[in-house]
Amino acid sequence: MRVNADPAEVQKFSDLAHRWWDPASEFRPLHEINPLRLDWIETQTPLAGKQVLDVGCGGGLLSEGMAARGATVTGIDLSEKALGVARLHLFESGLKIDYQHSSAEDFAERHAGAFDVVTCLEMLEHVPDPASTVAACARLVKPGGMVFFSTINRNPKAYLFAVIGAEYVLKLLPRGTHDYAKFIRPAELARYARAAHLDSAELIGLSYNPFTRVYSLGRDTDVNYLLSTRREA
Ligand SMILES: C[S@@+](CC[C@H](N)C(=O)[O-])C[C@H]1O[C@@H](n2cnc3c(N)ncnc32)[C@H](O)[C@@H]1O
Repeated sequence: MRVNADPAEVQKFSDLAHRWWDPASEFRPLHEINPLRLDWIETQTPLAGKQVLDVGCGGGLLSEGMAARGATVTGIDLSEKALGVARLHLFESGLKIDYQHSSAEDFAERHAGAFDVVTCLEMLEHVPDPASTVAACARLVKPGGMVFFSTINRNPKAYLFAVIGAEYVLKLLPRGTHDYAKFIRPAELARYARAAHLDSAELIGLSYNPFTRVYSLGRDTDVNYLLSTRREA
């Protein structure tokens, strides 16, 4: 089967993987948004006791956060290095997470309908065919279960903030982290979801204030945003 992945994108994360858990590293934005997105997910569905799949889990920030809240978590990614870092970090945290090297599409072949909740955060803008990833996430979740996505909007403001601002001015991320052409408008993501039998539940923006250096959730979906969806029962 054709793998829906861009090897150069996966390599970018492998090259930085050893710094994943350093909150002052290139992964600082993920560290800072993690509590916000975890709290938001739990406004939609409690995590304790749930079988959760984290697609594009990287070094395991979100996976560990969900496991700490009582979920049984499986994390998949195509970066062996990131998975290695994620597995090593379990010795530090004492949490139990099943990390596996797989694309969402391959995993869906073997685990269709196996999860109460699927998360796919900050990953869709790194794959060649995001609609295929969305469809795989929909296959992986149980009927009535929730799938969470987050990505970056595609418009001039998003280019200014997410590429020029974050990579060149504030240097929050390494240059080349994001490719504007791969950004996804909320309406496009909702369309991919609908085609995969996922009903959109809540769309929420994630904004960074460069003066206070604080991230917050709110109505502004112009740059970063999250979408919760529910699989048709
Ligand atoms: C920005 S990181 C996000 C990590 C995590 N989801 C989070 O939000 O904390 C993107 C991750 O997606 C992974 N990735 C990229 N393309 C992938 C693919 N086709 N299948 C699985 N993982 C992929 C990368 O290796 C990287 O770990």
